[in-house]
Order: sequence, then structure tokens, then C-alpha cells
Amino acid sequence: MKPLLEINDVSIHFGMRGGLFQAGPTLRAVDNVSLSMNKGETLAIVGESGSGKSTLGYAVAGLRPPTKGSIQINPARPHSSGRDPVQIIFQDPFSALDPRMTVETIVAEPLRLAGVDLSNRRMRVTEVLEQVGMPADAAHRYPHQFSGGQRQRLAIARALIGDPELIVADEPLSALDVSIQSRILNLMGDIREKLGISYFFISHDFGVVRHLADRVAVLYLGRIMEVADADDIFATPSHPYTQALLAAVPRIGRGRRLRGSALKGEIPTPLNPPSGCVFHTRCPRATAICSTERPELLPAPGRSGQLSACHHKD
Ligand SMILES: Nc1ncnc2c1ncn2[C@@H]1O[C@H](COP(=O)(O)OP(=O)(O)OP(=O)(O)O)[C@@H](O)[C@H]1O
Repeated sequence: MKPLLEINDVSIHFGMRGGLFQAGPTLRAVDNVSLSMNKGETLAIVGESGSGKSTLGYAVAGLRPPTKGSIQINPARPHSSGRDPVQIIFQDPFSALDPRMTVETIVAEPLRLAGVDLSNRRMRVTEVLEQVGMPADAAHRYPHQFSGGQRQRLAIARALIGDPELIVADEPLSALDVSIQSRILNLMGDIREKLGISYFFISHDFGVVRHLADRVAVLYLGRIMEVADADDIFATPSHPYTQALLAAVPRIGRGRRLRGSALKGEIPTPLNPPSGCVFHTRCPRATAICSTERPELLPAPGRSGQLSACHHKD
């Protein structure tokens, strides 16, 4: 069986504004990324702000064409019109929901655009509201009448209404209170079990990723640093960048987060990425070769399924 999602050598570049009659510099948001996902799998994309996670997610959701390379979705079942195999949910559920529309109108919008009639839309809205744990009478209320967590449930309902096989979730928890985060995380896990959905799960937070991901890809300045099964990434991270990110994750029950404490300096600008390995300017293991040669994504020693782009991988 073909993978559900195939990302083949995708680059996404933005042309920046130059002077009069002059082309500006090119911003490499995503650079030569290849990834695939099997049906039912949850792939987490992890990295600091600006690493290109959202840009890649938008491309997977069909909202932004790649500059180079291709993205292929191979749905397992046929999708009639209005039933899109890929949907996206965003970080801030309020900004994604139109405050003047009722929940029913918002959630059913993809079906309306596809010409599904009102009574069928209503039936389907009732079904998806139940799937996300919202009461049926929520349909006739407005988004501002709900809490942040409830609005994220509504955003998930809208993603579910077209019966997708893949949901791109772009930081779906980061706008929520910590106490609510775990409930939404559990809901996403339940929905995956019941409906066999895959998540392309974008997050800067390894603590969250640990609860949901089957596989993890670590992105830095638009490039994959490491990709492996979640268990392997957490147990034996190979790339120094992955190790640094994991070192910054708080241990359960140990209180405050030591965000970024293991990483020195700021992420460089993707307008002018470092030569060779893009991480070398912040890497504790960097040697001369790291500033001249771009490391290939290759198996870590003794671990065929764990790929790491580093000249000095563990
Ligand atoms: N439309 C655009 N035009 C120009 N540059 C863009 C555009 N969208 C994103 N970028 C740039 O591409 C790079 C990657 O951004 P992206 O939002 O994908 O990163 P991210 O990892 O999702 O970060 P964050 O968590 O902050 O959203 C950033 O340098 C960003 O400024």
C-alpha cells in the first residue's frame, strides 16, 4: 500500500522585496524536505519558531504550492466532492471562526461549498459535534459564547466534517491553558482511534509531542535534522539539535520549564543560512567540516530507522 502522504524533496522559498528593478533576497523557509506518512500514523514536526513547520504544514494542506518538489496524498478511500482527504486546524481557534456566524454555519461550511443540502448538513453537524464532545445545542450558538478549549473542539469538528484521512494540526494547543491542553490532546487521541485519522502534528513542544506522536521529524532552518520513531527520538536522540531541544523539556513534576537553556544564541535568519550544516553556528559538536559540507540525512550508527543529518551523530 502506498503511504498516505509523500513529501518528495520539497523546498518552499519566498522572494523578498528588493529595491526598484532589483530582485530581493530569497528566504528558504523549507529546504529539500522528504518525508512520508502511513495511514493512521501521527507524524510530529518539531522545531523552534521560524524553522518552517507551518509553511510545510500549509503545503501539505494544499494552501501553499511548493517552490520545488512534490506533495502527494494517496487517500485509502474515495472522496466525493466536499469530502477532502486533508484538513487543517490552526493554533488560535477564535481567529479561525467567524464571530457573526453560528457554529452550525461555521462547521458545515465545507459541505455548503460542496453543494450538500441543508438537512444533510445539519445531520452531519450533529454527528461531528458529538464526536468532539460538544452538546448538540451548540450548533445554534456563536463562537464567542464558548471557552478557548471549546472553540478548539469546534475547529476540530469543522475539520472532521469532510471526513478527512489526514489532519494538519498547526500548534493546536499552544493558545490554550495548560489545564485544557491535555483534554484536547486526549480528544485528538480518541478521534484518531475511532476514525483512523492521521495527524501531521506541528509543535515546538516535545512535552506535548511525546503524548501523541508515532514518528517525529525535527526541523531547523527549513531542513530536517533528524527523523525517527518517537520512542527512539526520546530514548536515544542522535542529532545534537534534537538533544538540545530535549534537554530543554521539563521533567514531569519538576516544575518550571528551562526553555532553550541548552541552546546557545538565536536561530540565524533563513535569508542567509549558515553554510554547510545550518546548525553548526550553535552546535557544541561542530568541527571544520560542519561549516563547509552539508550533512546528508543518514541512519544513526546501529539504528536503521533513525535518520540524522550530522557529521558527528551519536
Ligand atoms: N508568506 C511569507 N513570506 C515571507 N516569509 C515567510 C512567509 N511565511 C513564512 N515566512 C518565513 O519563513 C520562515 C518559516 O516560517 P514558519 O512560520 O513556517 O516557521 P514555524 O516553524 O512554523 O514558526 P512559528 O512556530 O513561529 O510559526 C520564517 O523565517 C518566516 O518568517
